[in-house]
Amino acid sequence: MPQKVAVLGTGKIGEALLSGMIRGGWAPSDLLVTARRQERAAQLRERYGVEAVSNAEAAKSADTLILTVKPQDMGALLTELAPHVPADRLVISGAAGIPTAYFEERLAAGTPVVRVMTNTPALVDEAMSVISAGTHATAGHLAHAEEIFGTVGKTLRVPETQQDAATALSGSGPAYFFFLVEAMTDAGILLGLPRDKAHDLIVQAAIGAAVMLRDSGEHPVKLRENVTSPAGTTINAIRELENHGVRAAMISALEAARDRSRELATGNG
Ligand SMILES: NC(=O)C1=CN([C@@H]2O[C@H](COP(=O)(O)OP(=O)(O)OC[C@H]3O[C@@H](n4cnc5c(N)ncnc54)[C@H](O)[C@@H]3O)[C@@H](O)[C@H]2O)C=CC1
Ligand SMILES: O=C(O)[C@@H]1CCC=N1
Repeated sequence: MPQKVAVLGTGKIGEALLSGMIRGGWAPSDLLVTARRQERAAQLRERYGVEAVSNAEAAKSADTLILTVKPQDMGALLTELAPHVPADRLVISGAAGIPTAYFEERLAAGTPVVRVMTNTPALVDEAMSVISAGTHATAGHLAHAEEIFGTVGKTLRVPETQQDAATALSGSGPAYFFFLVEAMTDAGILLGLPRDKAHDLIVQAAIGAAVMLRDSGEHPVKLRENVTSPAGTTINAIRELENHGVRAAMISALEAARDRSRELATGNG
């Protein structure tokens, strides 16, 4: 019999995963969703042909529960779920910060828990989903999580001690690139380009650079040096980036994101 998978708290990440699983060949009849609002449940039913049920029903009838609520909502969800989750269910958390121990303490003894930090490129099947096992999760549970998250992009296993760092780099990572594109588009406006053209130029530069980073086999320093001609334009821009401490700012920014992930560990916000 096929495994039934339920997505609990189907917001942006939950829906991205749900749609990826269906694109990846999961039958909607093997999937369940839960949502806080009735209108949202109806929307998900209509869009994906999946059944929307209560959290308690999902816990009873699905083999795998994927919890995609905000970290601050996880405590309340677990209080609601705990009496209904048999210890043979696989519980996958998609929440930032919250350790597997948090779930293990609140669910039946021995419940396998897997922690996953994905990112929004799941919407275009280019996610990176970083996966760690809790105390009772087996190789089979990790493989099942990889099968699910593999429908929306790449997966990487790390020890749970690296999850807060992975959240800072990868979970939040797309936002930094969007922020850079926004800033570079503004620069284009300053230089007199129409916004739509500036946008297209920067987005294509980003795509080209991303494909080179992935496929060329070259170190990023070498790729940057190849663009940087003696007495040319690029080195003048690089000097300004260094003068403004952009490298140090990136390091501090990611450290702040890592620290926030650690703070979220309590689920109290
Ligand atoms: N947005 C992002 O880029 C990423 C988010 N995450 C994590 O994914 C999780 C979800 O984030 P988003 O999808 O952005 O948030 P979201 O707010 O879009 O989705 C969360 C959903 O959970 C629902 N919900 C809350 N409590 C519920 C309950 N008791 N029963 C049923 N539904 C309930 C909310 O109504 C909402 O629709 C968070 O824990 C976040 O840390 C992970 C990676 C990236
Ligand atoms: O900002 C956040 O807390 C979530 C987790 C990673 C990306 N977005």
